[in-house]
This record gives sequence, C-alpha cells and structure tokens, in this order.
Amino acid sequence: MSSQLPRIALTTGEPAGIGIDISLALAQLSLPAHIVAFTDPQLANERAQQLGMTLRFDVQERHQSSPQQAGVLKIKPLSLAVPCQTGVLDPRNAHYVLTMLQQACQGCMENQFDALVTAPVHKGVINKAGIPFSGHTEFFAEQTGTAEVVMMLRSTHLAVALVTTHLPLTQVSAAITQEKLTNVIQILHKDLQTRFGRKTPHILVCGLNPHAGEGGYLGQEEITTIIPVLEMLRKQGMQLTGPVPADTAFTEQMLQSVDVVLTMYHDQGLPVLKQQSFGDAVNITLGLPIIRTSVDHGTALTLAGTGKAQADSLLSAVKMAIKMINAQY
Ligand SMILES: NC(=O)C1=CN([C@@H]2O[C@H](COP(=O)(O)OP(=O)(O)OC[C@H]3O[C@@H](n4cnc5c(N)ncnc54)[C@H](O)[C@@H]3O)[C@@H](O)[C@H]2O)C=CC1
Ligand SMILES: NCC(=O)COP(=O)(O)O
Repeated sequence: MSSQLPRIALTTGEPAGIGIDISLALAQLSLPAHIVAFTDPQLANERAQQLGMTLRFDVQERHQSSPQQAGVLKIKPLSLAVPCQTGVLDPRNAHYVLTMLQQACQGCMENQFDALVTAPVHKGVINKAGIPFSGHTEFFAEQTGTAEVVMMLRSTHLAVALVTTHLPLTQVSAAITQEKLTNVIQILHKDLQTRFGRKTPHILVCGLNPHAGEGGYLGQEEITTIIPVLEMLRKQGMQLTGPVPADTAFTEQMLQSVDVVLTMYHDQGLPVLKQQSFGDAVNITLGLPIIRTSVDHGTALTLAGTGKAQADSLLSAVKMAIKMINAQY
C-alpha cells in the first residue's frame, strides 16, 4: 500500500439514473479519503445545475492524493457517446458505462486506488445495446480473472450472502452444485476472517426448498447437495448451521450469534434485508483481489434530477470501503 490515505475510485453508473446525483451529494461532504469520480464532466455539471448544487469540479487524468474537501468533486473524465436526457435510458451510452467500470477496476488492480465504490448501473439497457451483462459482481469477477465471487449485502443489523446472483429462477437449482456451494462458503468464511475480523465465522445456511425440503418430500437439493457440503466443511472446522428453512431463518432467535445468512438465490435473502434497511445497506463483493463496495439500490430513473434521491447508501459504501482499506494497512 503506497499511501495511508484511502484512495477510492467511484463509478457514477448509469448516466440517466441517480448515480451522478448521489455522487454530487457525496461531494458536499468532507471525508477522510481521496475520492475520484469516474464520469463525464459535462454530465456532472448539467446535473449539478439541475439539482441547484454549487460544486467545484477538479477534472484531471490523475490527481494527487488528498482528503475529500466539501464542495469539490474530483473527476476522472470520460465522454458520453450521446448527451444524456435525465431519467431516459439510451443504449448508445452503454459503452460509456462499461468503460467507466473497466477503467476504475483497472485503476484498483494497478494500485492507483485502494477500493472501488460503485453507483448503480442499469443492467437492461446494457443488454439492449447488445452486450451481455448481468451485474457489476460478475463483470468485476471477469475483469480481474476471478473464478468465483460472492455477493454479500450488509446493514448494521444483518448480513446476507447469496449462492447464486443474477440468474433466472428456472436456472437456480442446476447452478447450485456441490462445487459451487463449497467455493462460495469457503470464500465467505475466509473473507469474514480476513476482512471482517471474525475468528470462526458463524454462517447460517438456508435450504433451497420450502421447509428446507421437508426431508426430501418437498425437493431433493438439500439431501443431494447442501447437507453433504455442510458436513464436509464442518469437518474442516467451519461453524455452519443448516440447511434451515428460509422462512424462519431471519427470526431474531435464529440470528443470535450468526455473522451472515447464506441464501440460495437473490430474492430469497435480499427482500428481508431491504425491508429492514433499504437505503442504508452496503453491497460488498467478496473473493475479488480488490475491495469493491456498492449501494443497495438501483438507478431509480424517476428520481434522477429531482433532488429526492438519498445518498445514504453511497455514504455507507464509502465508509465501508474506508474501513476495509484501513483493516489491511
Ligand atoms: N448496484 C447496482 O448497480 C444495482 C442496479 N440495479 C438496477 O437498477 C434498475 C432499477 O431497479 P429497481 O428494481 O427499479 O430498483 P431501484 O432501487 O432503482 O428502485 C426501487 C425503488 O426505490 C426507490 N429508490 C431507489 N434508490 C433510491 C434512493 N437512493 N433514494 C430514494 N429512493 C430510492 C425508487 O424510486 C423505487 O421506488 C435495474 O436495471 C436494476 O438492474 C438494481 C440494484 C442494484
Ligand atoms: N440486487 C443487487 C444488485 O443487483 C447489484 O448487483 P451488482 O451490480 O452489484 O452486481
């Protein structure tokens, strides 16, 4: 690590959405980190005017590291393909978004930055542009040459990790193989130890089927896949409870002494966390060679340019990144 001041690459995401709005809001704060927003300076300027925000833009290819000053946004300039109409998606700007993600990720890999914090992108419009894209999580895994990563969302009350991420429900069962589940639990266990200081992390593992399969009468995946993996990993000293029925996994009693709940698919775990803490939680990609945190919300197109978008989750993502960077100094 070349600097004790955390250096953060901030991607501002889909230009028509609230990513740039919340990045501008973040720049109103003094923060103990060097933060550089990857964005189109003209977009930043236009959106700031629309929002009635007064900010100074410090546009440079490479900035000297310095703590973020309230009222100044450091910008690494990129160019939109076509001007952005606030709230209106345009597939012609999909390459701009992916270039932003790619350059910021590369900056982290080359040690120009200590962490990557992302504002939301719109997965649909990137696909509409003819580019297969399922999410930042999968994109950064590919960019960094990482075979397996784990999505974990964390609020002050709860942490939820996913075995499968952005996958149609019809493909979930087949994707949960013994190998996949083993890799996911190993990454979760290791990163909770190394990045979050848990000596023996306690992972509560949900079943896939109702009632965790009801002894095989409501599905076989617990018997064929989940139970054998948990038994094998317990022998290696991991603290794993489950598979438990997902419908009662999130009761207060079940969560006592649990560090993270591992759910089998996106909508098994995230609605619970978002019901409790939407707008305040942080999305963390585990298993990457770089630190990556993100907001817990999407592009909220109808709020772009209105001043109604909350920047709390972005601030939490930045604070989490700073904490994770400082833990590795
Ligand atoms: N990290 C990322 O890049 C993420 C991207 N998305 C993408 O966002 C797009 C829209 O997704 P939706 O399901 O509509 O979710 P969404 O999070 O954009 O919107 C859901 C609801 O929450 C509100 N909301 C969202 N963020 C808010 C904020 N910061 N302050 C106040 N209210 C807020 C919206 O107005 C809407 O009512 C999709 O293309 C999806 O893929 C979704 C989640 C994360
Ligand atoms: N629901 C979380 C989400 O969609 C964010 O995914 P990613 O773009 O961070 O991979």
